[in-house]
This record gives sequence, C-alpha cells and structure tokens, in this order.
Amino acid sequence: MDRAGFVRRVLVGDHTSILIPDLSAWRRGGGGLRGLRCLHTHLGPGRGLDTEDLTDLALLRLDAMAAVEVGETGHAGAVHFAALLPPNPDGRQWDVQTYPHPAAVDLPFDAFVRELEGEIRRIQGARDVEGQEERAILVHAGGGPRHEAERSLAELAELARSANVRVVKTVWQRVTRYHPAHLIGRGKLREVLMEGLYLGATLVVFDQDLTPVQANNIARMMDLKVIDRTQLILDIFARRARSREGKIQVELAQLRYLLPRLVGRGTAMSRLMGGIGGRGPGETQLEVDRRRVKQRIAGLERELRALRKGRRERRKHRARRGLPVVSIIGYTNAGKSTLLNRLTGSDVLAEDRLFATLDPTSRRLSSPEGTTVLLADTVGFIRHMPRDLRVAFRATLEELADAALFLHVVDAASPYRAEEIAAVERILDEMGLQDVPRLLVCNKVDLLDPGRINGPCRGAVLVSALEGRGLDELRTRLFAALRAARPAA
Ligand SMILES: Nc1nc2c(ncn2[C@@H]2O[C@H](COP(=O)(O)OP(=O)(O)OP(=O)(O)O)[C@@H](O)[C@H]2O)c(=O)[nH]1
Ligand SMILES: [Mg+2]
Repeated sequence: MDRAGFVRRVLVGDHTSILIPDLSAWRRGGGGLRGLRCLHTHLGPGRGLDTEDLTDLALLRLDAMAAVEVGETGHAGAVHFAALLPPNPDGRQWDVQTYPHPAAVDLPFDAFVRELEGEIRRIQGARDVEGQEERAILVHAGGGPRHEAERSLAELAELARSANVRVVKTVWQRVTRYHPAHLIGRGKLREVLMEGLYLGATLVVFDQDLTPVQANNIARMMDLKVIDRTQLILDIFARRARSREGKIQVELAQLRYLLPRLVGRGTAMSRLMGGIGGRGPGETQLEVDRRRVKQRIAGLERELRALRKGRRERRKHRARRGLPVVSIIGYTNAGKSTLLNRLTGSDVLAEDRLFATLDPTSRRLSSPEGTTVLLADTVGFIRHMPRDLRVAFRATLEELADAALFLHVVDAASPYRAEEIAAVERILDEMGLQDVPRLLVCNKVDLLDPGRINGPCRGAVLVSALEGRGLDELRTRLFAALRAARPAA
C-alpha cells in the first residue's frame, strides 16, 4: 500500500514465503523511506514477524511491515506491525507492535510515518547530507590480520576519494568463508544498510570482487547501488580517460565486466549498470540488454583495432628514429608525472589522486653529453589490478616492452612502500617484463627523516620530484644505467 492507503500490488505466495517484486518505480523521498508498506498474512496463530520480514523492512526501506495472523477458519487474528527506528542508544533497528485484531489498530499511520521521516531527515541533516555527491559505505570482508584489512580499506577509501565519492562509513566484517550467495551474511548486510539509511548513503562498495551471482543477489536485496573494487577502479579510469583510445579501452573493460552480471532485466540490473553518478558504460543505461551490450562490444573492438594500427605505425616510426625509451613506472600516486615534469620541464597533469594519468605522454630528455632519450609517463599500477583492465590496456602497456630502461618510482613516504614495490614487480613479471633493466627511484624524500631512509630505499636514487632534490644524481645514474644496458649506444 502507498502512503495514501491505496493498494498498489497484490502478491500471492505460498504458505512459507512471498517474493517481493521490483519496487524501483517507487522512489524514495526525502527521509529515505520507500513510501510503501507491506501488509501480508501469516497462516496459523502465534506467528509474529520473522527475520525475513524484518530484513525486507530494512533492506527495502519500507514504511512498515505488517503481518496478520490467519486462523483455521480464515478469520483475521492478531496484527504484528513493524517500522524502522531512528538511531537510538539501545541500537534497536525497529519497533514491533502487536494488536489483537486489525480493527484494534489505532495508529494514525500518516502522522506516524511523517514523523519518522522527519526524524531521519534531521539525523541525516545533522550529518550534512548533500544532494549531489555519492556517499558510500565501504565493506571489507576477509579473514586476514587486522593490519591487512586496514591497509586494504585505506586504499579503497583513497580510490573512492579519487572517484569523488564521499566515504560515510567503513565496515570490516571478519569471515572465514565467503557466503556464496551474498559474500557476507544477510544479518550483516542488513546492519550495513540500516546504518546507511541514517548516514544518507547512496552506494555500497565491496573491497572484495563480487561474483556475478553475488552482485545480482545483493543488488536485488537492497536498494542502494552496489559495486566492487574493480568497478570503482574502472569508474576512475572512465573519468580520467581523455584520448579516444583510452575511452574505448575503459568502456570495453566496463562492458566485459558487466556482461556476465546482466541476468534478466530490472532494477537490480540498472543498479549494477549505473556506475557511480551515472558514469556506467553505454549511453542508455536502463534498457540495455545482453544483445545490445554484445553489439556495442563488437563495435568498440572494431574501432580499437583501427586505432591500434595507427599506434603500431607510430611505434615503428619512433623505432626508426632510434630514440631509446625510458619508461617511468610505479604504483599509482608515487609521483611519476611530477618527476617527468621536473626532469623535462613539462607540465603534464599531476594530482593527488589515484590514476591521475591514463593517457601516457612522453618527452625528450638529453644528457650533458648529448644522448637523447624519450622519457615516457605511464598508467600507475595497483595491487590486484583488475584483469579486465589489464587486458584493456594491453596496447598501452605493450609499449613498455620497447623500453630500454624502467625508472621504478616509489613513494618512499608510504607506510606500505615495500608492498607497493612488490606489487609493481609482480605485475612486471606477469607481463613478461622482468628482464628490462630497472632503476629504483625513491621519491618524496622531503617527507622523510633522513634516518628513515632504509629498507628498500637503501641504495636507490633518492629524490624529491616536488622540491627538485636529487635530480642531478638521477640523471647521471639514468644515463649510466642506459649505457650499461645498451653498450652499443
Ligand atoms: N611531498 C611530495 N609530494 C610529491 C612528490 N612528488 C609528487 N608528489 C605529490 O604526489 C601526488 C601524486 O603525484 P603524481 O605525479 O600525479 O603521481 P603519479 O605517480 O603520476 O600518479 P598517477 O598518475 O595517479 O598514477 C601529487 O599530489 C604530487 O604533488 C614529492 O617529491 N614530494
Ligand atoms: Mg601520473
């Protein structure tokens, strides 16, 4: 029933359950409730609202959930009525009232639900819920040690920030086994959702990649957008891509990721398709179906093939000119673009966000003796780099194979620098690039006490790209390493 008391849907189930259909046509209002209440029967006396009922109440943000007991004779018995509660010191999520008979219900529902929404709005308002930006709950589920979970959540929060998503809550759920149907238990999901309601959340981001089945189930269970880490990274890439080739690569990766997740039609799907702030792939988000997605993939692949041909020509051309390429590689946000700018006096985009660089640029760099190299900036690496993304960027990354030398730039001030170095090395190995000579460059030393320069940075070139420290030594060692690597040159 809607707020005005009109019956909007009649559902028929069996004696154990009913299936609640897609409710997306009912938008949530200011207080975040659905504007619909569900009134259903429970066959047999003494059966109050069960956990499933209360879970649906919370996950679907219904105005209320009520069950009427029906006895042997088919006559109505007691009524159980539940509504969500605003946050309270006891941590109770809902309130259940029982009336002996439907005629005994004396609740002025209108006034009641208006008051409830007003209360929720007040709480959201106190937390400064704005209209535009996405507000996310981050969920990490795993059985690893605390520091591992913290690091992973911190990185997920950084990714969210880079996607202009505000993080309103982070949740760490300890699990020994992932739930095959929805990653974490329904009870925990419900808790997350309830909290999300009061924090004005619009999005849930899972740190673990969701299987197509899990993604669909969770999206169906709750009415927030649901994405995983891979989709968040894809979303950032979609925002950052500037060149036609980059844009196609990202959209292809997004579509390939979504394809197995598109089962059936409806909200669950549009919520999966939506991306953040409507930045999902494709133009028409609501009525995509698998056939159309496949057509679009085929079209994009054709266009990409044509662009790649041009790229191959340019590569050949460059090879003929004979300039050795020195590629700046490293973990995202390590300062690669800043270093390129410093060394070559250029002005490519460098920003305090993950994946600021997507479209690689290169600039000439000459030694005092007159050797000239092409210094190339690249896409940053990240641990668990989504496979689809690596495939998509294969063409761009292929150019790394042309490099005579890698400058592996490390954020020396990162508490996780050792792991970040390892992640980069692992990706290089996987790409078959382990034999390209490397020079380790520890950047951001301006943020470090000299005494803390140790571990992996001992013996590395120490620089501050920001302050321009250590660049002479870097140039000297760069050209020396190049001479060692290419004795003929
Ligand atoms: N303190 C300090 N900050 C630096 C230094 N080098 C770069 N940064 C900052 O680190 C942030 C990232 O720099 P970028 O050059 O964009 O890093 P990147 O490795 O190109 O990052 P992506 O392209 O996003 O992978 C920026 O805010 C820079 O100002 C440095 O030597 N010291
Ligand atoms: Mg960059």
